[in-house]
Formats: sequence, structure tokens, C-alpha cells
Amino acid sequence: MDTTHLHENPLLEISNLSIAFGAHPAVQDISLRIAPGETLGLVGESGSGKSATSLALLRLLPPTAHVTGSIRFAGEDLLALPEAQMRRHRGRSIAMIFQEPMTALNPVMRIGNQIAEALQVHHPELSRKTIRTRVLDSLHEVALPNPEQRLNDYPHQFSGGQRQRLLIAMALIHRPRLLIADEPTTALDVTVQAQILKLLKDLRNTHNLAMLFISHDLAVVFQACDQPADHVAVMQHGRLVEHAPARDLFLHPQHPYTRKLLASVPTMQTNRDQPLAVLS
Ligand SMILES: Nc1ncnc2c1ncn2[C@@H]1O[C@H](COP(=O)(O)OP(=O)(O)OP(=O)(O)O)[C@@H](O)[C@H]1O
Repeated sequence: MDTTHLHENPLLEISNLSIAFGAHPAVQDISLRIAPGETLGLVGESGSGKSATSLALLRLLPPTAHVTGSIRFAGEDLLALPEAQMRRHRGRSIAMIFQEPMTALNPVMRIGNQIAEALQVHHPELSRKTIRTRVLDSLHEVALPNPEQRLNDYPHQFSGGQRQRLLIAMALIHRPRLLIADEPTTALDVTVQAQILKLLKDLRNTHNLAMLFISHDLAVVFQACDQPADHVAVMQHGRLVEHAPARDLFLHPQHPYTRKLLASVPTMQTNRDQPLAVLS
């Protein structure tokens, strides 16, 4: 396993993180780091511990979870922070988007109000006018067509891809430093998937976001990790079995499980001689 890479200034540094539910070890001794502007792809099949890891970052695991190790974010150990301070990070400096945009949006609330409310929770001092401007700015930023005309619409009036854009707008309105994207494109068809991936990468670049990109699909992870500094970590049964720059992992997978994941992606096999087609 290549863990020799050292980022200059990681924003997030997970060290020796272990998570157990009773006697069941869900995550075992994993260490990961992400610097601003970088994407870390976390890949593994269902049950490998990806979501438990991301929920541990936000301290959203149920009380039955036993968590050890350290999670340093911007120099603070999140696992040691008082809950009140943790609440200030959650959704603000650390934002998260999930797989199913429909369940994350309130179906009976107009989307303009939903995004405004997300902002008001942390910024009750802002005027209505400022909030409206910030909401519209965020919708422009995620390239939602005609945002002014759509503020009063309900979630069901948007397509799946547009709903994911709304959630990204909501996640970014607080100008977070770390974005956790947990299977953000899994529910979308391939064309829309590519558009959302491009949007996430553009936003990462514009805002110098650190991004934790979680997926069971190695092909999608490779598309998300498109920069030379981007790394991919492969999880199996709660352990990191391989962790390397995306390009190295694609060209020279070391662990049999990584090779198995690569082999199960048809385009990867046919494109092996042209990795740029996948990594661009
Ligand atoms: N609240 C919980 N209580 C008990 N066990 C849990 C809980 N949450 C997760 N686990 C267990 O921890 C392990 C890791 O689950 P996790 O959800 O992190 O996997 P995952 O890789 O994210 O899978 P998926 O892609 O299906 O979400 C699994 O064995 C799961 O059953």
C-alpha cells in the first residue's frame, strides 16, 4: 500500500480511525488526508465502511458506535470537540451531499425557501434581501436554468439532476472548506452523472474545496479524481487495502481487490492503454 505521499497542509487528517458497533468492527485503523483543492476518492462495495467513515467526520454516528483514533480538521480534533462547536462545523465548514436528492429535500416546501432556511439557520442576522441574493447566486453557481423563475417551485417540479444541483447549492451556500459527496451521482443516468461530476470538479477548483468523494463505482471515482494530486483509497471489510494517487492506482493496481474492482468496469478493461480517456 502506498501511503508515502505527504500533502503539505492537509485540511482533513484522519489517523488510525476505528469504528465498532458492539463487537462488530465496521472500520479498522484507517488513515487518510485531504488538502484544499484536492479530491480523495473512497471506493469499496456496500458494507465496506465508507458511510460510517463519513458520518464519523460529522459526528453523526449513533451513540452505539465506538469510535477511536483522531480526525483533525483545520487543526482541531473533531472527535474531542464539544458538541456546540461541532455543530458550527456541521453543514457549514463541512458540508455533505447524498445519493438521493428527493429524500434530502422537503417535498412540501418551495425550493427558494428551503435554501434560504438553510442559510438563515446559521445566519439569523442576514436581511431578507441579502438572503435572496445569496440564494440566487448559489443557484446560478450550480447552473440551474432560470433560477429567478424557479424559486417558488417544489422539488418534484425538477429533474433528478436539477435536484442534485439544488442540494449542491444548499451545501455550498455556507462556503464550506470540505465537501463530502456520498454517492452523489449513483441515482442519476450516465449523461447527467457526467454533468454533476463536472460541476463538482468546477466548484472544487473555484472554491479550493477539499472533497471526499465516496462511491462503490471505481469508474466514477476515477472521473472525480482528475488531478495529479488526487488520491484514491480502496476499502474492503472496514480496512484500507490500497491508497495511492488515482493514476497509479488505475495503471498499477497492487491489491487483488482493487484489480477485481477495475476488472468489473468494462470500459476500464478496454481503455487500459488509454488511461487519459478515463482520467480526463
Ligand atoms: N447504525 C449501525 N448499527 C450497526 N451496524 C452498522 C450501523 N451502520 C453501519 N453498520 C455496519 O457497519 C458496516 C459498514 O457500513 P457502511 O454503511 O459504512 O458501509 P458502506 O461502505 O457505506 O456501504 P453502503 O454503500 O451500502 O452504504 C456494515 O457492516 C454495516 O452493517
